[in-house]
Amino acid sequence: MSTPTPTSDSAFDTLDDLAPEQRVLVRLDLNSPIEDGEPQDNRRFERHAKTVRELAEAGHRVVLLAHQGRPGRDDFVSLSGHAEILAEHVGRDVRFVADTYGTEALDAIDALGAGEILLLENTRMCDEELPEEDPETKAETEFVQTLAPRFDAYVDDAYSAAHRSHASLVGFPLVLPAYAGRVMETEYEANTAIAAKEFDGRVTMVVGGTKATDVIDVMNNLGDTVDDFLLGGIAGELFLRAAGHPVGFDLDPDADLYDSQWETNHETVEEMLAERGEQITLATDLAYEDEAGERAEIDVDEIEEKDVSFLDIGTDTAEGYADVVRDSEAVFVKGALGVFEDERFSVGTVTVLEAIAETDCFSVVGGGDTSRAIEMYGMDEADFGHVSIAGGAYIRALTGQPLAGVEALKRE
Ligand SMILES: Nc1ncnc2c1ncn2[C@@H]1O[C@H](COP(=O)(O)OP(=O)(O)O)[C@@H](O)[C@H]1O
Ligand SMILES: O=C(OP(=O)(O)O)[C@H](O)COP(=O)(O)O
Repeated sequence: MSTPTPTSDSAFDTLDDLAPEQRVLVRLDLNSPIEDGEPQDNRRFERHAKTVRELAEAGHRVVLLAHQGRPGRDDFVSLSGHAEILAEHVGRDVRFVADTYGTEALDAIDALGAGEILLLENTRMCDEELPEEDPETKAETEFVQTLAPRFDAYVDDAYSAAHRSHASLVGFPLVLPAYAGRVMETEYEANTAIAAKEFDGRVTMVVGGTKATDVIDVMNNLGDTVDDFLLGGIAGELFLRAAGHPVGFDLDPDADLYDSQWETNHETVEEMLAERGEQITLATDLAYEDEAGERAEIDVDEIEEKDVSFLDIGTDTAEGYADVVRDSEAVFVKGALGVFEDERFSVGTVTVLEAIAETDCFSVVGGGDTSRAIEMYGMDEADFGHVSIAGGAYIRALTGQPLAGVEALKRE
């Protein structure tokens, strides 16, 4: 395992460039799963806590902005619970005010002492936050114009929300000196490494999960960089279907996992297999649940009827993929190889992740769901180069699209 580290010629000004004793406005991404109205602890808290602690320990006045959910959805809640979880990770008090830029918020900001931390209310409760608009328009909003004069500096740590051109992400860098937080730096370096770094040895990309269009876009963008794409999940089955196997169909008429994705993507998938099939490795065996409720496996060549749902790659395929990983200089993961949440169907995902963990390679594991498998199956995050906390932003990075929040932050 080799760890991607921020380079000294960073694209951004960083916390190393920040003057002492500043009043800093810091954008985090604490967007979390919500259960019974309460945020659930996850990697985002732990990661951002390091940036927040560093700023507080240096004696800055630290005011935090973050969002949760989307208006109209059940996960659109106040950030009061987030402040408590964050405080545990930072090891310091995190005050909370249920206001973002009204009088209560401004009074709380003004009352803050050196080294103290305050979290403001969910930015998406402000009307001006959400519509996707250009940075100049966002910089002129009352939200940005009211808060900015209270601060000396803006720190953006929210890489995983940087694909959104929202006021708290793209407005402040135009009106305040702007710096990348530690999470922003590390995520940016790791997630652009596949395009930016030169690798002498084999570069492998493990792709799976449920979203075939994302997988196809990633494979098309990285076709000249990656030597081997190892496929699994729903996306892998659609490739097997294009190769003529009777898999990758919705068997339950109410399910919508395969057929609509097939309609949208099958011509592209067929072309990819015809034009660069040698780069693409498909499963040679698959796993399903038998009548006794046990995991059963079958060779892909022996599947004659479309009468079972496959939930994982088979053990032989998993071991073959692990061998490729062990022979790689760099491995990137996007999407799970099976329904790993059910232990019976975790073999593919876990075998490949364990191979990455034990191999001395540059590795990035991304996607909110896939990276959850690391703690679920007792693997040590430190054995991976980088475990991304970004979902949509990671995909955009892998498909070569710029991120509005990152562009706004880059040095002129
Ligand atoms: N054969 C399969 N059938 C149904 N779901 C699958 C299958 N293989 C993988 N998955 C599911 O894919 C999910 C991960 O997919 P995705 O959202 O694309 O990735 P990520 O969240 O890592 O970006 C996992 O929760 C897993 O259960
Ligand atoms: O969690 C997030 O994105 P992700 O689910 O793609 O990782 C970000 O906080 C962005 O949230 P949004 O997709 O509601 O704009």
